Amino acid sequence: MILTVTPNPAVDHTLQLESDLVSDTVARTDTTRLDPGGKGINVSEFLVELDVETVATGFVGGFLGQFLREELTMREITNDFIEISGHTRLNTTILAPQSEYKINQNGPTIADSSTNRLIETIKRHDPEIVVIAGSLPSGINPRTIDQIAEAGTWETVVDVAGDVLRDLQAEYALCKPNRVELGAATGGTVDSLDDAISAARKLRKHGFKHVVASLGKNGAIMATPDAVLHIPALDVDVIDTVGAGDALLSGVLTERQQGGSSEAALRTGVAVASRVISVSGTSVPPLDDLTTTAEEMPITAY
Ligand SMILES: O=P(O)(O)OC[C@@]1(O)O[C@H](CO)[C@@H](O)[C@@H]1O
Repeated sequence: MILTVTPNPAVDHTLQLESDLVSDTVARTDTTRLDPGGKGINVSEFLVELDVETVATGFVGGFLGQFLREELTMREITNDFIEISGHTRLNTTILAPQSEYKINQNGPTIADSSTNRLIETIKRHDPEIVVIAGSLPSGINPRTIDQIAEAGTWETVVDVAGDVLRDLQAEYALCKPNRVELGAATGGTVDSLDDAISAARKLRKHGFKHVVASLGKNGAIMATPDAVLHIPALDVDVIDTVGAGDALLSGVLTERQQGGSSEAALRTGVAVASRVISVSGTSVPPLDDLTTTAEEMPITAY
């Protein structure tokens, strides 16, 4: 079973506008949606659609926390959150014809006692893989992530900010930075595929057995103990990119869980991400009949 930890969950509010935002002018819309969000929670939602057993946990509080729990339960996503006294945040995405805006709140502060309860909750579910994903709210730091990784025999996968990746010290099965995070984690900028490949190799040496990096229009790479695999992005109509990285990770984990090769994992990841960017917000599209053949998705090994 794959357990996801979202230290800083969110309710995602997505608003679609018919014209671009103009300052000092009221924008109006009827097209809005509210979804449970936060990177680990999205991974659990995609895993359920991919028929993989998962439990979502993390810290929630207040009326948005209540909404998040109820909505996940309604969507049949098994969840076991730690209730905190602060409030779960509301993150906003504005989709205008020419632009995509994303505003994320910082979120509540987490007490040490809640962190201890989180570790107890993870142990109780006895997962094979623990995925820790998203920003760290105040009270949670890289040492907390290391503590979770070292608290059991599970494999730990992280999708956290570049500076957090840099400070982690435990052993990790996989990390999933994006292009910017890859640069921040390795102390440089990543402008080209070559930069991304050497940064991913560096990160492997830092204690991440596999590195899966989403590179936007340049597709994705996966650094393994044997090679760095690159796959170009699929040609799809993009509605918005929110959740694309979570989708990539879900596809990769699904294939790994089923014993697939690294090539198959990367192909499934890119196929799931391509589906997700063609729907609005963090809604979950059907994930059957994914395009994953070698002809349609060529891989180059470096
Ligand atoms: O502020 P964080 O934790 O870095 O990211 C949170 C978030 O932007 O990530 C998800 C998309 O990946 C959204 O569901 C959510 O709003």
